[in-house]
Formats: sequence, structure tokens, C-alpha cells
Amino acid sequence: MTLYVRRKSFFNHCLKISKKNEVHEGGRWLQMCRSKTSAPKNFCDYESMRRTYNIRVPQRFNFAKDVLEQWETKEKKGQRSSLPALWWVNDSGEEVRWSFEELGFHSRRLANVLHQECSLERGDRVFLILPRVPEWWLVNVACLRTGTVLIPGTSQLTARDICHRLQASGAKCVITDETLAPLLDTVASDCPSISTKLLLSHRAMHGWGNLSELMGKVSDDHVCMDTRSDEAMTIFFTSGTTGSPKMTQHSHCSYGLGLTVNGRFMFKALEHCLCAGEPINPEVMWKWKELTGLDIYEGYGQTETVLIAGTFKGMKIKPGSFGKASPGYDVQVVDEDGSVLPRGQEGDLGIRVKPDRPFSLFTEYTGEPERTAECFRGDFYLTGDRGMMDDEGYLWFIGRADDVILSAGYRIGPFEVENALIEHSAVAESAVVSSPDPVRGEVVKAFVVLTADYKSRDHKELIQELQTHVKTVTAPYKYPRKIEFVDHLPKTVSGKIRRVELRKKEWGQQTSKQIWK
Ligand SMILES: Nc1ncnc2c1ncn2[C@@H]1O[C@H](COP(=O)(O)OP(=O)(O)OP(=O)(O)O)[C@@H](O)[C@H]1O
Repeated sequence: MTLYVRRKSFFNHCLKISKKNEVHEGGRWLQMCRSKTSAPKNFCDYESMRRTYNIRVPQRFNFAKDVLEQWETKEKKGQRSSLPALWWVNDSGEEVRWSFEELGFHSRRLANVLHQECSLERGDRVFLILPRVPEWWLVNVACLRTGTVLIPGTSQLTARDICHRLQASGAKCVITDETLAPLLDTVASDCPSISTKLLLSHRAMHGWGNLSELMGKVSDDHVCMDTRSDEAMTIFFTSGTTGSPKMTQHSHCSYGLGLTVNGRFMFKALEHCLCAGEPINPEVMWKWKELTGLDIYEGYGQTETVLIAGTFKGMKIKPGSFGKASPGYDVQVVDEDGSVLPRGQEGDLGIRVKPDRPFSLFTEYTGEPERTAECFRGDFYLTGDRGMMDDEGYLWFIGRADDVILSAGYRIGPFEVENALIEHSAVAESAVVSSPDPVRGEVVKAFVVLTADYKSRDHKELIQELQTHVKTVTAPYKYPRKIEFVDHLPKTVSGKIRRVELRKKEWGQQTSKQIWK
């Protein structure tokens, strides 16, 4: 479970602080919403939020020029409040607070470093691997300004992960700090595309340009690139939950404008909690509410998209459902032919792309046209997840398509079994996957991490107790016929459970399941 920690929050923040629903584009104001006042005061009603959301995508768009520079101008003219553009605080209480003017000043210098000192051209790729220090945001803006394509990576990546990302992306420039620079140096010789290495550090390091020093050399005059809306802005590597991470390319409009959904229809204060990235067990929601008095609002999205669906302000929360489709997306449950299924039936979760492809959908998996094409069926982009829509239009997550278990003719979503298991006080967390069975083909197997109080209990007894428990809280055929206790579950760097790893462990070399997976 992730409590609202999103790499895209910079864009959300800057768009959120706009009081009007407008984005300035080369002197013209773009109406973000069709509402009479142009500034919907209160989106407490989901239906009115969907009705009023209407973004017209301009031909050219650049977040740095069309949003940040406009705020800078307003700030200089005293036409906006003194809210900072960026306010950063670390664990030791150190703070950095930049106005839009300061953000503009530093980012223009950094843009000049990228262009003049590093000879990077529009379209060149920049791999950024830094913890969330202010410079992380500066590089974001400098890349927007220069039209270079930002590829962010978490600082928890291993040398192998970094090597894969650099080779796959062909990045020309890497930017990191002194903790990670030695790791990058170990793989640099295998990554011939790198022409520049920039270091954020007070110290010098052989082979690395010092970012702060270079910024001191260049001017703060920079004309922002007039990028096309559909031009590449960033490439995210997916989490790698199901296989090796895919390069997911977003354009200046799909992110720069698309993320208005996330920014505008969320809550402004920390007293509201949002969870995204993995399904959240209803039990966790109840517990959270009991301990904090707060509800958790769920958001469902992918690297390929912005927020696809969510429990928006004013909507009742149905624990176990991730809410309704976001404005801007028509989300449906479709069958194998791409036809929309009736409500209540399980199928593939898809986003309608015909006749109009939502502008906030990714462009492609870079360099993988076939893989990109595989995501589309009929009029829909397929998310790769299985789900269901209820009578009220709420969407329910069943599992990733690859994770669904077929046992003796039944289709079983792992999430429901995991939800049942976590209700038992012995279970700290669990992951449910398929396991081979000579009679049923495959059966449900649960890998369970026990809570401290249960660690020394007799395992045989505990297995029976957990099986009986699942049979009583959900349909009996879903109970895990096999249970294995483990110390921890395999996870991605962002904390998502890698069921694929457990499944591989179960199926070993048995090819039939491997092919299906
Ligand atoms: N609220 C949610 N409930 C259930 N699942 C969610 C939710 N939010 C996100 N997800 C899951 O996360 C996926 C998107 O995650 P991401 O784009 O990071 O890539 P990944 O699918 O985890 O990794 P990879 O594509 O590399 O295997 C969704 O397709 C869905 O399976």
C-alpha cells in the first residue's frame, strides 16, 4: 500500500495552485473546464466533475513555458499570493523555499548547462537518479525547457537495474549524487550512449561534471523550447511487477496537461488519505479509520496513464472498489472480442480509445511497436487488469490478468483471497498465486507472512485454521489448498508484490503454465 507518494506530484502541485481552471498557452488562455464560471468551486459531486472536465489540447504545449513562466510573470506583477512554487523540507528540518521566479532562475541556468555545457539537443534522453532533493525538480524543469526527455529512476536501483535502463533508453546524460555515482561508473563502460555525467555534490569526482559549478558558469537567460503537445516529454520505466520494466513514453500534453485530473480533483490538506499502486485490503481501510479516524480514498492508475479511476471527493467509499472512471477516461469491462460486458460481469479493464484516443494516454512502449499494439483490442486500450463494474458504476479490481487462478473451472482473483486472509489476526500480509495440481490443473496457494504472536504456533494447525477462516468469509472454493509461511514476500523497489516470482517458483519448469503466463 502506498499512501499518496507519487512522482508526478510536482505537476499536480503547480496546476493545483492555479485558482482558475486555465492554463496559459502562448498568450491564449486555455479553458480547462467548460463550467460557466470557468472555476468549478466545488467538485463534491462526481457527476458534475465529469460533466465539467473538458480539456482542449493545444498544438503546442510546454509546462515550463505555459504554466510555470505564467506564474512567474504573475508573481512579478504581484498578481498572485505568496505561496511558494516549491517548498522542500528534509528529515533534519532543513528547508528550501523557492518562488516561481527563483525556480525559473535556477532552472534556466540548469537548462543552459544541459544545452551549452553538455551539448544536449531536443529529444536527447537524460537519466536522473537522485533522491527527492530540490535539484530533482530543477532537472525536471530544465528538461522541459530544453525539450530533452527525462527518464527518472529511483535511488534504490541496483547496478543491474541502472545498466538495463541506460542500455534500453540510450540516454546521453546521467545526473546523480556521490552515493550513486560509483554504482553508475561500474556500468558506464557497458552503456556507450552516455556522453555526459553530472554530479550533485560539494566534492569533485573524476569523470563527472559538477552540477553546481557548471550552473555558476552559465547565464540565466534561456528561451524555453516551443514543444509540440505530442512530443516526447518523459519516459517512465514501469515497476517490473510482471516482467522486465517497460519504457513508457509520455508526451508534453499527456503528462503536462493530463495530470490535471490528479491535481484538481484531490484534496488540499493532509487530513485526507489516498492509496494507489496496489489494491488495498478493506481490512486495512477499517483499521486505518479506527486508528486515525480518516478514510482512505483509492486511486487506480498506471505508468501508461494518469489516474484511470478513483474514489473522488463526495463519493461514497466502497471498500474493495477503487471507485469510478476519472473524467477524461471512459473505462469499461470488456470481453475477449473487445465488446463491453454487462455490469456485474468480470472481464478485462479497458479505456476507450476510439473514436477519440484520450490525450492523457502514453504514446508507446519505446522501440516496441508490437508490444504497444498488443495493448489494444477493438475500441479499447487494455490495462492488463481484470475487473468488474457494479450497478452504480463502481469498478472492482479482481487481479492482474496474469495473476488470475483457474482452478477446476473456477476463476479466482488473488485479491479476494488475500482480503479474506488478512482479516485473520495471524496474517501480516499474504500473496496468493496458482500452484500446479494433478487433478484440478491448478489450485490456490497462499504465501503468508505471520504476525509476531503467531510465529511460534504449530504450522499444521494454523494452516487448517486459516483455511477454515477463508471458507467462512468467502466462497469456499476459493480457499487456499496450499499455504506456505514465509518471512517476507518478493517485492519491486516501489513495494509491489511480485506474484510472478512466487508463481514461477511454484510452476518451475512446467511449461503449460509458463506459456500461459
Ligand atoms: N488502486 C489500485 N488497485 C489495484 N491495483 C492497482 C491500483 N493502482 C494500481 N494498481 C496496479 O498497478 C498497475 C500499474 O502499475 P505500474 O504502471 O507501476 O506497472 P506494473 O504493472 O506494476 O509493472 P510492470 O508493467 O512493469 O509489470 C495497474 O495495472 C494495477 O495492476
